[in-house]
Amino acid sequence: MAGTLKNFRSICKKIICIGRNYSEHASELGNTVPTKPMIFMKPPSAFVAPPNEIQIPSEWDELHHEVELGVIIDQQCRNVSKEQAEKSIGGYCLALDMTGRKIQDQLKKQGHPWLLAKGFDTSCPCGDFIDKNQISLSSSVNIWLSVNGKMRQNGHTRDMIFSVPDLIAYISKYITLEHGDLILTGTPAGVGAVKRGDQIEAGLNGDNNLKYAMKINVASK
Ligand SMILES: O=C([O-])CC(=O)C(=O)O
Ligand SMILES: [Mg+2]
Repeated sequence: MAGTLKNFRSICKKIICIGRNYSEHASELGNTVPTKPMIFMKPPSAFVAPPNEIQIPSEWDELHHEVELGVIIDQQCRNVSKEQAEKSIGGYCLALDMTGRKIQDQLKKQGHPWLLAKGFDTSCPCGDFIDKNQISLSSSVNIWLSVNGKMRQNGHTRDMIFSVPDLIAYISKYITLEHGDLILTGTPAGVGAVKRGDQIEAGLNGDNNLKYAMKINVASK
């Protein structure tokens, strides 16, 4: 089964995202720090991978970048303990949660779902599959993102409020996680705007000399 996870983008049925999982990021947007994981979704049609580009929907002028650690599920899990949750992980990826922040702010005020702000086509750029053996959950992964060569985000997964096993155990109480599903684990501080024509570079550094980086452009039109 594990081999097919290399193609997680084509087998993924759901992308489940965690919001406000780093307290510095919750504070920078004026949100309170959650006492339970806050979850929302993107449709799999949101995937994009370089050399394809991020497309800003035509009536918007910018997007916000959010760099995140993606967790890819191998074994189906439902109502699992934290220990079982660890066994259900098949791998990881570098993921971006591209966000129409102005739309999200309007939707929040209206008490409406965030789907448009978070789930438009190309809102989920992802890097390649990283095998689970390359990242140990007891270590911290550095995730970073730069725009046009300037560092914007540089965080560490040790600062997550809810750990990866906590998140899987929580989600699986309500939603069955299946082979190929992707969890975006939330973004560290430093989110900001990108415009048409900007160049994003993002990366992930782990123990065992794991270094992964990807470049993806925002389309100029
Ligand atoms: O800031 C938001 O929109 C919530 C979110 O996705 C995150 O914290 O990663
Ligand atoms: Mg996010």
